[in-house]
Amino acid sequence: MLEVGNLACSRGDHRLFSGLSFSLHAGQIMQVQGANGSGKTSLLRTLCGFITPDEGEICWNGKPVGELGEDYYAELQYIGHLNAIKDELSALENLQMSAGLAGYTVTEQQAVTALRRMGLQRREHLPVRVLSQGQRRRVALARLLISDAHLWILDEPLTALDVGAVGLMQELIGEHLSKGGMVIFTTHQPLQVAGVQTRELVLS
Ligand SMILES: Nc1ncnc2c1ncn2[C@@H]1O[C@H](COP(=O)(O)OP(=O)(O)OP(=O)(O)O)[C@@H](O)[C@H]1O
Repeated sequence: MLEVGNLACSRGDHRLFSGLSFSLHAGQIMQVQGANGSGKTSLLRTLCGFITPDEGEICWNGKPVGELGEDYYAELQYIGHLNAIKDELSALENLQMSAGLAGYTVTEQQAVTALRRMGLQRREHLPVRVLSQGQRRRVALARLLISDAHLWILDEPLTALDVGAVGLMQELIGEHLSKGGMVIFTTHQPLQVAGVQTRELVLS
């Protein structure tokens, strides 16, 4: 379970939010909403440990994430609004590199299977610089399929995706939740997982 208590965050000299508290249980999904610049990305990055909050506490299964360190990072998979992929590497190499950086290994077969699930068959070995924007986003999102992380933190996951890929993402999120996973996401596009009530957190 993720528990956030009395969280406050500033960027520069501007306070983005304060007194933010919520919890997220297995099988739950939450959308962070708000206008451009309201702090959605900053909140997601704070939950990932990339930004130190001004105040408040983030706990994972009852323990402060600062104490858990790597044990917490192994539980989360972050997909930022940038793809964080290397242009000169192939889709397959990018996936293997992501796994390596996260501290686990993925076999070629597992990576190929993930890329194919994302609709990238026959694109596995091409340098990603030649892929379309939507295909590059699919490569980034394929990281979700090779990860054992319980908590998915997704910043604008649907950017550049076509209707089919949006449907696929909704399906993948539904599968993740049904296995006891959790998802926190932002999007300016509709994202509705069948049979699941999406909780809302609005930043103003
Ligand atoms: N490193 C930084 N230094 C100063 N200000 C920053 C920094 N990073 C972000 N900001 C500011 O913090 C505010 C919140 O940014 P953030 O990216 O979290 O917003 P957002 O809600 O995700 O916006 P959008 O919907 O446009 O993606 C913005 O005004 C932004 O300019």
